[in-house]
Amino acid sequence: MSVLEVSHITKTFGSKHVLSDVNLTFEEGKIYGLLGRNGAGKSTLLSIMTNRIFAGEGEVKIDSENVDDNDAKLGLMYLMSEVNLYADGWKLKQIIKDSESFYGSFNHELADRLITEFGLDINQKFGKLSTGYNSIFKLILALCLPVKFVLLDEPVLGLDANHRELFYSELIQSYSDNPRTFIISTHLIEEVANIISDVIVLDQGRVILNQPVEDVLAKTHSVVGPEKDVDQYTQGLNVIGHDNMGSIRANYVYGDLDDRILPDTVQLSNFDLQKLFIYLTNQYEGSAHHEDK
Ligand SMILES: Nc1ncnc2c1ncn2[C@@H]1O[C@H](COP(=O)(O)OP(=O)(O)OP(=O)(O)O)[C@@H](O)[C@H]1O
Repeated sequence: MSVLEVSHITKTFGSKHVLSDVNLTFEEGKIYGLLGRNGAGKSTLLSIMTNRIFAGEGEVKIDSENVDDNDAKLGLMYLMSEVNLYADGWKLKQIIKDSESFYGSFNHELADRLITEFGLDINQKFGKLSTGYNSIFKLILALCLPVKFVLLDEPVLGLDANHRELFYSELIQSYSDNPRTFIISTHLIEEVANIISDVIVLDQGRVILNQPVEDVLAKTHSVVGPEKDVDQYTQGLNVIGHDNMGSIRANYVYGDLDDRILPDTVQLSNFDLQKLFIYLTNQYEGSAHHEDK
């Protein structure tokens, strides 16, 4: 079992602190959702992990070996992102051939099926692809290369709803045929909520959440009822947000509930990952970023 470890990664661009002491461990056979608001540092982190840019401090290791300039280890990862690694004039077939020779093999059977399902014209040149098909082509590479760690940075960028659904179902199929590690950075939380096993939230360059989705959801509690009863019940709990609907109040709690008694007037249920994300990352809205403090 391979393990990808990110230790004490710090990155600044000029005087701007983009990543601050990021520590993460990615285990083989899991699907991680990497979430964060615009500018949180997700793409920077994925680029550092794959040696496309360098960290100011810290290191990235696979199975205890540093990946810097280490082709054997870098060949275990593929990062699909908005950044195009291929020249506009290159033919898609040639890119597949070159990628196959760098990574050692390529699942042509799966690629042929995906090319047909997505309706990709494989005889095109890379630069002629539409935004959606540019993503689709890179996703096909990501799914068909023999890597242990598949890093997807906004994988469905430009894909229509039909193609997004097709991609998610192919991702699950590919994962079940060949379990490996996926790290998916996306803003479409609801679309990946049922796919990911673990959730990581980056906020202003810091990891503020890193847990199995199941454990996270079990700690979400929506407490709904008359305002006074709800406020009384949630007193001392970690209330991260609220809604008012007339005289009815909903307090959103993240954390364990103790054995306090629930009044008959108050209802308890869980809430979803997207809501949790919004409340956890809203807290600094309008306030200065860490680097400005
Ligand atoms: N090459 C660069 N030079 C200067 N600043 C940069 C550079 N790359 C990224 N940044 C800054 O680093 C911060 C984090 O950017 P990054 O692209 O990693 O965020 P992100 O979480 O992927 O955002 P989004 O969801 O909007 O794509 C942003 O403030 C961005 O402007």
